Parts: sequence; structure tokens; C-alpha cells
Amino acid sequence: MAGFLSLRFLRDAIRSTQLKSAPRALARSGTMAPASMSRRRYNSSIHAPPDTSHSIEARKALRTHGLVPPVVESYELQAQRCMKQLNAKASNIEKYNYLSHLRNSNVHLFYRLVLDNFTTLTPLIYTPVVGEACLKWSEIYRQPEGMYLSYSDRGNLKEILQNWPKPNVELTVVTDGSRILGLGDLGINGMGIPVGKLALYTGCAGIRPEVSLPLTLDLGTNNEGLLNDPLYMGTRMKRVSEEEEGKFLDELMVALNEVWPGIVVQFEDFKNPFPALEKYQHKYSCFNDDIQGTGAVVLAGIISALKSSGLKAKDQRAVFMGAGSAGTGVAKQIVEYYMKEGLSEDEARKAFWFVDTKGMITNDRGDKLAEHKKYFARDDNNGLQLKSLPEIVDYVKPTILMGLSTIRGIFDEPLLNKMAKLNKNPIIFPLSNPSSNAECTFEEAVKYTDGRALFASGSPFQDYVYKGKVMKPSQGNNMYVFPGIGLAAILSKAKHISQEMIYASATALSSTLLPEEFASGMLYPSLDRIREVSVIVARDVIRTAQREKLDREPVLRDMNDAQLEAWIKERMYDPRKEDGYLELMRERNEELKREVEIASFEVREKLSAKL
Ligand SMILES: O=C([O-])CC(=O)C(=O)O
Ligand SMILES: [Mg+2]
Repeated sequence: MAGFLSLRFLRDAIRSTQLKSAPRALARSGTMAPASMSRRRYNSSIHAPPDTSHSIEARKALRTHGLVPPVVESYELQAQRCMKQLNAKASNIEKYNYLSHLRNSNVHLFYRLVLDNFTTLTPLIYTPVVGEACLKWSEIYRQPEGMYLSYSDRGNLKEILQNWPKPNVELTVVTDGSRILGLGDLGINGMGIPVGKLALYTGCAGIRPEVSLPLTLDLGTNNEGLLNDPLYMGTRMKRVSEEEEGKFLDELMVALNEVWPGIVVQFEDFKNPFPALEKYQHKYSCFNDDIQGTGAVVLAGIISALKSSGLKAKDQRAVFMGAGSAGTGVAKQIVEYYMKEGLSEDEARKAFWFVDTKGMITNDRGDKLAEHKKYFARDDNNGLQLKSLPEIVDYVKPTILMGLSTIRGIFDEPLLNKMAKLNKNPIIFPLSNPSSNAECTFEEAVKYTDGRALFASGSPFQDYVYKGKVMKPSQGNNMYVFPGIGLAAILSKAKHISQEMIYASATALSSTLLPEEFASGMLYPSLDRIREVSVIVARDVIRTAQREKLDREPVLRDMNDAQLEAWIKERMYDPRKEDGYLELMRERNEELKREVEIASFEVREKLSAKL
């Protein structure tokens, strides 16, 4: 009762006199920027825009009446129009542009369409087409999306972050554009990645679109093509040094956590190595999707593949083509799994042979190995230094061939034939993105192993008919886990995201494969069930956070699994429920919260003046 009375008192106080002077006072004090002050009318920076599916009553209440054609349409009709327009686009990049426009003009319709057509639309909003969009970002740019922070902004990052028009941010995906998919340094053109990943967060795990922030760091680029392109929209300078970037990131992490305390940060597509992970992972709620997310997804695929082939962990030998930190991150998670299956750490570590541009990675190769490569460097090679992948495959006789090299076609016909000779069911994972960089295509893997490969790729491939049978490719993309990991971190208010939490996402994912999916050779669950999968991933990640005492949401601790799953589901954004009124309730809520903030500020000011 007391709370209610004081709330009313505060609201009355504002209504009577002080509302006009408050914004300036707040702006002066630096408590809040004037741009974020309450506004009664429809404001595109905060609210979902007018929508032809809203009832006339909803439009009146939202004050959007008259801003769209008079018809009140069903979703089905809207979807029909959208798909017609989408299908009329001649190229993938035009489809990408159309979908970006839709996301910006009618966010709920966009996500409803994505959920209803997940497998056809994700390749257009994410890999592979996002790769093409990033290559052309400065050319196809149409509207502001996300935030850009430049090196020259250092010292002022907190202030600039406060320009973000949405009041509440719970999650950011940040890139410096230095290694976009397998396409190299694309500078600020990398913005397509945070935008795309966050769209997947909403699609896959129901993170509300307005609480996510796509963030691109403009720290220069070493891409000469971009530096000489008059349309390039980033700062025209060479990349800053690692040390300078390190300091910039330090300031960024503090600023993000001051503006939005506890914000979950996903690092994406930073070039190798990425020392910031070791630095921040025990300090902030953050993770690196390329190292940890990829690792978890691939581990889940390996668990399924071993189950399917009936082979034991101890009998596996894996050749990794490509030895970046994503590759070693993947292998480390598999090491953890092998150890849980009874191998010693040394036995598990020795089940991996890494190959980089200089050949097989050994301790006595004569070059200085990057820090992240040392753990897997071979010391049992008796001085043998093998250079080419076919030689290494002959020498190792692997059961698993993993591609993180971005070299299209390096898993060629003779190599795949060899894998098929060595194994009843060779495990072939060409993980490089986008599809144009894949070590082999699905078709090649099927044809050259006589249909026996257990296959997963990073980017999607089409079904392939082999000897009259429809073969279905598995897509071992991070999108199976990162949305659930982020959702779990947000809901449990995790202090940090530990390696155990990441590991839990992998085992959770592998547990979601249905018996019929497994029987048909799939290594991952159908993407049409992605929301169900994200709930299970989030549940197990939350449970692990609780076990490790990293959670700060006590309400969840007493729930059993079914209750926790229901609670997670209930919190997921569902575009099907957005009818205009929900928007209105949120708007009122925001206004009320702001009025309370303003009023309590005024009261504090008055009190301090009296004292
Ligand atoms: O974006 C993807 O599809 C996977 C990924 O993180 C990458 O390739 O960098
Ligand atoms: Mg990535």
C-alpha cells in the first residue's frame, strides 16, 4: 500500500508542475539524455510501427490510426504479400535487402514470417547470404541498424552508447570485422554479422528484438579494396595494433556494463588469436561464439556421429584442417567429452592432428607455434614433418575429418575416397562459412564416400538424391546453441559464462535429437524445432550456472525441470501474440517507469536543496 501511495504521489507531482523542467534538469545532471524522455505520441525509435493487422481500436489507442491503409488484415494475407514480393526478387542480395527492410518496418511480421519459414528464410538472413551482404555492406546500405564505435571515439564510449534509442539492452553481439565468416577483414562491413546473429537470437530463442544491440567496432581495416572504395563507410585507416584494440575493448566492456549492468556480450568474428576471452570470461557475462559456440555445436554432432557409427571415443582419430582458435576450441571441447568417456587427458589430446598452412603441427617443426596451437602439437612424429593433407591422412588414418580452413574443395574426390576406404562411416565436417568456402559440398561428400559419410557443414546445403535415395545434410551451425546460451545467461542473470555452461549446451543439444531423426542419419535436430531445442539448451545451461553458483536469479533455483522449461517458454518473445495492445501496455509501462524516475529525481533534488 505504501508503495502504491508513493507511486501516486510521484505521478501527481510530475503531472502538476515539474514535467517540463525535468528533462533539462536530468540532462544537466547526466542521469538521462533528453532523447529518452517520455513522449506520448508514436515514436518509431521505441515502438513497433503501425501495422495493418492491428484492429482499429488498437490503432486508436496507439495513436497510429490513419498511418496505414484502412484495411485490417489477417497475418495470412500479410504473409502472402510478403512472400510474393520476396519471391519476385531476382537475386539473393535483393531478397536480403527486402527482408532487412521488413525487419525495420514491421518487426513482428518479419519474425512471424521467419518462424513460419525457418529453413527457407535463415539462409537469406544469415549464412550464406549474409556473407555476400557483408562483402557489399557499404554499397547496399539503406538504413541505420546497430551501433558503430570508432577508434576516435575512445574515451567517450559510455556517452555514445547512451545514444542508443532503446531504453533497455540485455544482449549485444559485437564484432571488429577483422575476420568475417571465412571472408577475411571486412572492416565495418561486418555489421551484417551482429545484425544477423541477433535476428537468429530472436528467431531461435525468443529474445525480444528491442533488448538486443548489434555492435560493430570501427578500428580500421587492412583490406586494401575497402580502403580504396569510395563507398566504404568505415574510417579509412589501417587497423589499430592489438594493444590499442585491447585498451579499446577494456573501455568498451566497462562502458557496456555501466550503461546496461550485467549485459550479455557475444564476441563474433574477431581474427585469431582472441586473447580478450581469457581476459574477460571470469569478469563479465560474455562468450566467444566462434571458439565456444562452434565447439559446442561440433561436439554435439560428434556425440551423435559416434552413437550412429557405434564407435567408441577411444578409437577416434581426428584430422583438423585449419588450426585457428575456433579449431582448437572445437577440439578442446571434444577432449572434455572423451575424458568424460573414460580417456585420460593425454589420450584424449593425442586423438587430434592439426594441419595449418605449413603442414602437420608438431613440436619440432622448427617454427614458433602460436600459443593456442601448442596444446595439440604432436611430439610422437619421430622427426617426420608432413606437408600435404593427403599425406597426413595416409599417415593418421583418421576416422574424423574436420574442416576449418576456409579452403573450398580441399576435401576433394581422392581424399574423400580415401576416407571411405578407411572407414565404414567416415565423419566429414566441412565447417567453413559461407558455403562458397566449404571444404566440400554435401553432394561431393555423398558421392565420393558412396553415401556413407556422416556429414555436417557450417552453412546449409540442399538435399541430394543418391542412388534413388534422398540424402539430408546436417547443418552444424552455431545457431543451435548460442541463442540458448545467451537466453540462459539473461534469464539466470549469470555473473559469467563458464566453460561448463558451454559444455552443457552441447550435451543438451545432442539430447534433443529424436529417435526418428537419428535413424534417418541426421546428426542434429530439425531446424523447424529450433525453439524447442533452445529451451532445452537454456534449461541445461541455467542448471549448470546454478551448480556453479554463477546465477543471480534465485526464483529459478526451486523449480523442477518441467517448471523451468515452462518458465523459459513463457518468457520467449512470440510475434504471434503481438496485436498492438501488448505494444501499448509496454509503452505505458515504459512511460510510468520514466515518470517515476523523473519524479524521484525531482524529489531527491528538492531534498538535497533543503538539506
Ligand atoms: O556465422 C556462422 O554461421 C558461423 C560462424 O560464427 C562463423 O563462421 O564465423
Ligand atoms: Mg562467427
